[in-house]
Amino acid sequence: MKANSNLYLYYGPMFSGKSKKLIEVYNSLKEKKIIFKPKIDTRGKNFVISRDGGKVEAIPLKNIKEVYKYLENIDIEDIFFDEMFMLEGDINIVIDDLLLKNYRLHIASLEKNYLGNDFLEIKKLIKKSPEYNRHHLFARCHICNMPSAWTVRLINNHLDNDKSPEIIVDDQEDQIIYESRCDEHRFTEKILNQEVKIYEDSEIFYK
Ligand SMILES: Nc1ncnc2c1ncn2[C@@H]1O[C@H](COP(=O)(O)OP(=O)(O)O)[C@@H](O)[C@H]1O
Ligand SMILES: Cc1cn([C@H]2C[C@H](O)[C@@H](COP(=O)(O)O)O2)c(=O)[nH]c1=O
Repeated sequence: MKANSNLYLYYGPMFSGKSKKLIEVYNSLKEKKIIFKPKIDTRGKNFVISRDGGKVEAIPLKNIKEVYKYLENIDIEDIFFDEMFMLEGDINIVIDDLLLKNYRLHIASLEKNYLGNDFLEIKKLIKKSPEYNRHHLFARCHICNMPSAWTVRLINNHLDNDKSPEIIVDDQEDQIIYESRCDEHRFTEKILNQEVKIYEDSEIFYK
């Protein structure tokens, strides 16, 4: 498979700065751009938001196929997608088609779920982007502050390893929270009364 240099990816665990990067690139372009987010992602309503405070208004989609109606009769060069893994439909078929039509695509997504399993459509996508367009981002482990590549889901402060629904949006339900974890702590239960760390930047990313 030949990599397509019009495909840019920002992927990694939660808190790693994927939305932050997407917003930065979106804001760096003046025109002919459009940005989408999944309708199911109720966090931030109709905005793509980053925990560093950045936000930009986006069009909500349920199924990736809906993208076509927003591209009719409008001169667009750059298409942005946040939280790609949450979109319904044949992600790779639509992305291949958009690339054939010569759009530049900028995609932010988790690559692994809360159990550490790959989102298969995203894994396929990553392989299609050339190495120099692939930004594998890392967060800081919520336990030890070291670079972290995993995300865990905690329900009532216990690790969720019960195969509960793959998608549960992080929209402030108190009993469900997500944390980023390093290799050493990915199976460690939540440490209660831990001193709260302030994370100012997630600029840890490797190609
Ligand atoms: N555990 C953490 N590791 C790294 N950054 C964090 C963490 N917790 C909060 N942050 C903050 O979140 C920002 C990235 O947030 P965001 O763009 O929403 O990431 P993502 O879209 O990958 O979840 C960082 O720049 C930093 O300010
Ligand atoms: C790991 C994991 C996460 N989610 C949800 C939780 C959040 O709403 C988003 C990820 O947001 P972010 O911009 O990367 O911080 O996805 C999920 O539904 N299932 C999972 O396994």
